[in-house]
Amino acid sequence: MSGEDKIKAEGICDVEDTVFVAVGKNVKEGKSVLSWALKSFAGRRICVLHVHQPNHLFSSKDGKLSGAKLKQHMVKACQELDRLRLHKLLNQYLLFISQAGIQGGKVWLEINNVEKGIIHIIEEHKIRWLVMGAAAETHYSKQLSELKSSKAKFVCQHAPMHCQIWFTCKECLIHTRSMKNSLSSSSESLSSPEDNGGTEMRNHVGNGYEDLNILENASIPANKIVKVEIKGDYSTLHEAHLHCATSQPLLEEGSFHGKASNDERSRVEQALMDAENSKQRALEESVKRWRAEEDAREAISMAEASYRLFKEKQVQRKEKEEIFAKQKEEIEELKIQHDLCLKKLQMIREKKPVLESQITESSCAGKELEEKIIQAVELLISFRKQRDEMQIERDNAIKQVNRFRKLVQDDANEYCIKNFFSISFSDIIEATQNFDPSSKIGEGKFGSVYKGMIHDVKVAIKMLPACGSFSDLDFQHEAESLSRVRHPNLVTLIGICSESRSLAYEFLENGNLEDHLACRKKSRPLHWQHRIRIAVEICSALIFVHANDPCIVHGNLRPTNILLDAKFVSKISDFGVHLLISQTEYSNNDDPEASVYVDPECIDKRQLTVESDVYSFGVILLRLLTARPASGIVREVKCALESGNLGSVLDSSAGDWPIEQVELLAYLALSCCEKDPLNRPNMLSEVWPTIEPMRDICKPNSDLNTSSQGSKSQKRIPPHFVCPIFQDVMEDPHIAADGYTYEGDAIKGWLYSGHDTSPMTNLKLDTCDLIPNYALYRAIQEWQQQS
Ligand SMILES: Nc1ncnc2c1ncn2[C@@H]1O[C@H](COP(=O)(O)OP(=O)(O)OP(=O)(O)O)[C@@H](O)[C@H]1O
Repeated sequence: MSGEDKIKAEGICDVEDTVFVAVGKNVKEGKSVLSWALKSFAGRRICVLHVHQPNHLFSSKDGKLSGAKLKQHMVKACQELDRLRLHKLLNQYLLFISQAGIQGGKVWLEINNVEKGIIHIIEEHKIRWLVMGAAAETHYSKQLSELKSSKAKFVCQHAPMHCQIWFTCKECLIHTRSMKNSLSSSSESLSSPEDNGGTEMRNHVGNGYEDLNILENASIPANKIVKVEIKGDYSTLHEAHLHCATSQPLLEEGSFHGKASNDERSRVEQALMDAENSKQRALEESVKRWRAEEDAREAISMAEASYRLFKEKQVQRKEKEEIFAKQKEEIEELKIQHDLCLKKLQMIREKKPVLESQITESSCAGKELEEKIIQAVELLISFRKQRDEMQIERDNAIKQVNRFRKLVQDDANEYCIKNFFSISFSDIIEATQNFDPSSKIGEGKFGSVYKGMIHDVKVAIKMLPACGSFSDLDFQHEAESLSRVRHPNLVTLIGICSESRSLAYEFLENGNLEDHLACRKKSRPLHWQHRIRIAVEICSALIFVHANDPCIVHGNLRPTNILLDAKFVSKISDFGVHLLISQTEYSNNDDPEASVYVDPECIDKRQLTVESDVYSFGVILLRLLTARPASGIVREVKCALESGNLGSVLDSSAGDWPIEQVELLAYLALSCCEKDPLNRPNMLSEVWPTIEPMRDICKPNSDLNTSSQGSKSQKRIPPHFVCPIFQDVMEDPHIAADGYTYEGDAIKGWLYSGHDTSPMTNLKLDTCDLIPNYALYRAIQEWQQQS
């Protein structure tokens, strides 16, 4: 249905008879135009024409909306606002119309711009009469004589020719655009009283419009009721309708001519009254709506404010949530720390009673110790008297012993020099029971060895070859020189018989090393500690003879020449024997077993050197470690070391070897057995520093068959090594102000328990200071190492 049909169908007006008044948003200006139209076309149907431009303030393009829901909400709010604004605008006009009196109006809403919208409406509804403003508000003046508004100019130019338009300003007609063609036989231009077409208008009235009295001061019928209704889906805004219509069919045009009868008059009056009432209600309704609009606007602004507040709150909430999350993390951390602290506290609490009891025990022990110290000191003082007495007795006894010793020594020396060192052959015969085989203890390459007693001294008598190039005097002289070479690890030559070329040596109870390594003659295998100690002792003796002036090279060092005394202390025998026999005799003896120990270089060059003894020492060392036959021993040990399996060649009967030291000894032994003498180590500078520290691990212990422990315990402790309080050898000697040296702990305990007197003299100490006695400490250390 077209707009015109709609108008007609709704019975509002006939387009051809209706004067349309175009009003804008500016109510003041609109009222001015409307007022002119009402005045100029009083009695004619007036239709308010408002082309509405929806407000797009809140469109999504302005970027103020976000989120689908919010957008939807805001678009709705926008539309509602728009609707309310339009409503308000129209209400203002309707109020004005109702006050002024008007028959009806219709509004078309277009989303186009206003100018085009007006043209469009004129065209669509074939509007013939249109009144509109001629000036924008800025140009608004009574002197206006031409169209100022761009809107008016546009409409004036583009409006269809069948439409006559009056342009007004401040209720004055500024310009009239006459219709240029006649649409129908009845279409004539309608002139306002103010324009030139006024006559034409009157004529027009006379030609069928005589019921329209266009009077300057036309009174507004009081019984006109205006009803306002908004129809359609406003959101589309393409052609929504605001419908203003009379509550009843408009007053017939003839009602103003006074032709009606009395009944009719009364009906008209009644109708007018009804209309008046309706108008009143409409007014009230308008006021209500106005208030509602105000409320709605307020609500919208409140909604907007609320929305802004909501956004702010949202941001604040987010910030608070972040702060809260941080605080939560901090609390969690604090909680963990708190738990840890609690655990620690718990542990400390659990330990507390134990510590307390320990403290109590310690203090008790301290008190006990103090008491013991006091008792010891008291005891000491009482013993001191006894000691002093006994010391006097001891000194007297020592003096006597020394006197006797001197006497004995003098006798012995005299005897040795005169009688013993030079042994008679008869003594030799007697000692050996005339060389009885039962007295024979061994057979060397130079002769037999017998055991026997000469002047109650147990000796081993070695019989050298009787024939020789040496004279008796030379022999005696050489032997005397050898007898002066004394070392704890050399067998002492104590006498000779020049006549029989016999040498009398100190007798060693445990025979030779070879027998022990081979476990011959019921001998038991030696423990590894003994073996290492023997190696150290041999090394020591060799260094000693090599350092002798003149240097003595043994030249025949082998296990049969290493003898063991009753305490298994090893001693080298036969040193310097080659000096007592001729070179021919010495070199003639080719013992294949002995040759394994002989330096190959020495065999080649027939010359004895210090390095020859080094070589022999190397082979002996290998024998001590392995107890294997000397022949091929160097190769075997070398292979074992190379394959990392030294344990396979070690003598397991020696106990659990300390593998680290043994490996060191094996390498040392092999280096001693180097073919080139220059590659062999020096005994003093290389062998001794390696081997000597091992003496510590060879200290005798309970499982060893040795009497050395007994000897140590029996050894007299120097009295000044003993603490006067603890009565034991001091480990940390300190000198007190009384000049006495005490064990550090003992004297400290004495002083800390409140004493300020000397435990020895009982006199007051000048000071409680203690000075470490380093000299005594070193002396005690040395003494302990020797024992
Ligand atoms: N002072 C001694 N005390 C105890 N036994 C001894 C003593 N001297 C020698 N013997 C014993 O006599 C054995 C023979 O000694 P001797 O020195 O004559 O020959 P050897 O050492 O076996 O060989 P070599 O003739 O090459 O030295 C020794 O192996 C040892 O058992």
